[in-house]
Amino acid sequence: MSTDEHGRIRSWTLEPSLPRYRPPAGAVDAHCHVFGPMAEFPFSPKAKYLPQDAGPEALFALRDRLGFTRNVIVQASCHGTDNRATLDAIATSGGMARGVAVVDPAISDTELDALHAGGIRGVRFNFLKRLVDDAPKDLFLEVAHRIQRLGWHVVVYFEADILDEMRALLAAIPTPIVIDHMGRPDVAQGPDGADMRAFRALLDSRDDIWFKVTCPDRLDPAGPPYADFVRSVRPLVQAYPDRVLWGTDWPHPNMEKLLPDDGLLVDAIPEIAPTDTLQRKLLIDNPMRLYWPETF
Ligand SMILES: O=C(O)/C=C(\CC(=O)C(=O)O)C(=O)O
Repeated sequence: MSTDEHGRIRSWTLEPSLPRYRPPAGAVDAHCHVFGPMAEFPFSPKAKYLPQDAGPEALFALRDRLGFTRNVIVQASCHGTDNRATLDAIATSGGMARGVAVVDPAISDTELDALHAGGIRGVRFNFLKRLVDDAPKDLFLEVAHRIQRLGWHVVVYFEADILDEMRALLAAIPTPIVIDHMGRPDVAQGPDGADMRAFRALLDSRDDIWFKVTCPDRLDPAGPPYADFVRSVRPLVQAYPDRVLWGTDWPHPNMEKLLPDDGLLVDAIPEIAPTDTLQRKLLIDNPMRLYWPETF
């Protein structure tokens, strides 16, 4: 546990190991965040955690250390609907980062256009009660309709126990959908367990639902080498190779008790995507199609 004298938590390791696995040139870390810096970009009064600063400089240093080229920066709940920290990080990336915003449903079209100009390509709907006070499905659906004209997608974060409740909304969203951390299945159940079967049924319900094979650290309490995560997730990568994304989840919000080693997270990639072709899809082709479509 690392908490400073102001009660601000650090959830990332300062010295991640150098991964043994080297990603292919051009690889994208498609799920990461920035925190602050707080003096410039204060946290939301509704934030459920108060992290130490984890700004773009540290994020891009990690990117280089791990052998990645690009980042997709997802607005974290501690910044609420104020996307300035995310936009600032994208602006300092030299074109090597894009982002996913969290917006107030009352946002104007002009503000949405400004987010697009700043590199945002999606909105995130967060359904975790420990992170947000409310998640109004009807208003979210309106937002989903309004972002369609921009070519964006919707990123959805929920846990496996509410997947059934989510089905109607997910079926109604008119844009592509990306599910964070596979909807947090219990990977100890294995690849044929109830959670994975339910998630596959969701993926089979639409061919434009993408998913992130992220957060072995959150989903597999046994820790590295994340054996349950690997045996449960590898068949999913093999079955849906064209709509799967990978990311570090740095700076690992709320993981202050068990700081993940980012080098070991990278080393799990060839375990879940065992061939060069799968790794190329996971780390380059898929995220580029979603976040840098103009390069195709
Ligand atoms: O990094 C994540 O995706 C997971 C988070 C934090 C989060 O999503 C947020 O703050 O918005 C979590 O489970 O605490």
